[in-house]
Amino acid sequence: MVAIATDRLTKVFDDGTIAVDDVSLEARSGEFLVLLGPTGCGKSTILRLVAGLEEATSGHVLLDGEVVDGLDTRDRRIAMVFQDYALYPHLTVAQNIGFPLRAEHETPDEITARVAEVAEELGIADLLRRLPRHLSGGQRQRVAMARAIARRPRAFLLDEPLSNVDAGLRAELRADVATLARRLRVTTLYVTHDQSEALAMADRVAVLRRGRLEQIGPPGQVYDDPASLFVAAFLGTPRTNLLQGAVYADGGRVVLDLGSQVIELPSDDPRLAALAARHTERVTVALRADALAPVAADAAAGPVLRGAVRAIENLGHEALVRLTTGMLPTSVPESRLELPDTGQHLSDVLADEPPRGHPVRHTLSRMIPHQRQDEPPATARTEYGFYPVYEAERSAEPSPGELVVRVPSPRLPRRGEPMTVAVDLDRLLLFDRGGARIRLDRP
Ligand SMILES: Nc1ncnc2c1ncn2[C@@H]1O[C@H](COP(=O)(O)OP(=O)(O)OP(=O)(O)O)[C@@H](O)[C@H]1O
Repeated sequence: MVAIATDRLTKVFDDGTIAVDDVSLEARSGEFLVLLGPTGCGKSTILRLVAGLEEATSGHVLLDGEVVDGLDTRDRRIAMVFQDYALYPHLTVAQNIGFPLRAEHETPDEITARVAEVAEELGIADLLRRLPRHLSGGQRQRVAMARAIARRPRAFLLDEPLSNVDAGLRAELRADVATLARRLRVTTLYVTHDQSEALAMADRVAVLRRGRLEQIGPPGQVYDDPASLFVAAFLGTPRTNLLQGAVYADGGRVVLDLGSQVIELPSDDPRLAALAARHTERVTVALRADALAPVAADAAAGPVLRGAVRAIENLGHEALVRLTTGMLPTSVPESRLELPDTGQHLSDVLADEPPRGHPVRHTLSRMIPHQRQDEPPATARTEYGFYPVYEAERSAEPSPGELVVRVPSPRLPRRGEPMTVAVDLDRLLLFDRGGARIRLDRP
């Protein structure tokens, strides 16, 4: 299997849209790499560049370390599966799977044998005579995968292949797709805007925002150790609590001031000096729901936050409890996930004087962009780029400074009740005003 790499890959479309901006990443041989980001962040364009369906403005695509920029799509031997499967409706399953082989001029016997082999591998051998319209969504998905692997591709590119499947089946198919790719040990680039899907499937996740790579790492790492506020905000359900704060150091005491409440660091905390050096700095404090644990009002030894229960969402084994706290949500733009990411336009970069060393600025300063259009991106397929399932929640009144806490079901509080939560300081994340992570444990 091949390693797929991009080296400073950049794609600016003719209308000036910077779809991919200086992206260098690698999917190792046999790896399942998920490209994750909001709609319009450039995921599909990266796939199309890797497949050779689109020409890069600058930078390179490499297969096993070799630059393939000039290589024809067919000669790259990479299979792509798109979200609409694109099965031929008038052809049977067997004919659909065999179609790419016919184009390769294989003999009918060879085609029949390979179709049977692939169908067996995907558990669809009994469907070979059916037409696509007589298949379920999941079965169609498998046929599309079978067709993609029939040519023994060196790599798989999957573009939101599960987006047309209903939620229940999605979870099942997601496991199927990942298992299949791993069994075949095909290097796979898998595109999704669904963070839970990415975390569940990936060997590593590459998080993209506005055409740029924000972070790449194993799911546990991008979740627990986000490099930026955007990554912290984008990953995790329920959404990470993101609060406005400021650092205050007074004598030996260091506190994170959250407006109406404070988090004080213990006097023996190893991060004390590093945080004290940021006295009066404004920060975003990120606390995932699982970094907060309900405690008795007077029992906690460490720092606590207090609030009143505003809403309880019962999930069966546990509930998500929303507390009003009097604190303020962060105002840093990188934390806002509600709108589709409209991306960057070349005119924004070129108008940005004095030059700030933007990587595409130099490559592209000779191009004359058209005016930016204020229309939403043509590829935006959902009204919201993020968590479409949270629609109902978003339309509710915004509640400033709310904290979301997980509470085990047997101990559910009542609405309006006061609640105290202990803060796990090891899981508290800090970001600066630009949305970059503040790491207190490193110089
Ligand atoms: N042919 C094109 N001409 C101009 N702009 C384009 C073209 N194709 C894509 N774009 C723009 O490039 C940006 C990246 O698009 P891309 O389809 O790669 O995003 P994406 O992350 O895959 O989004 P989605 O999740 O909605 O598929 C978007 O702003 C999109 O509008």
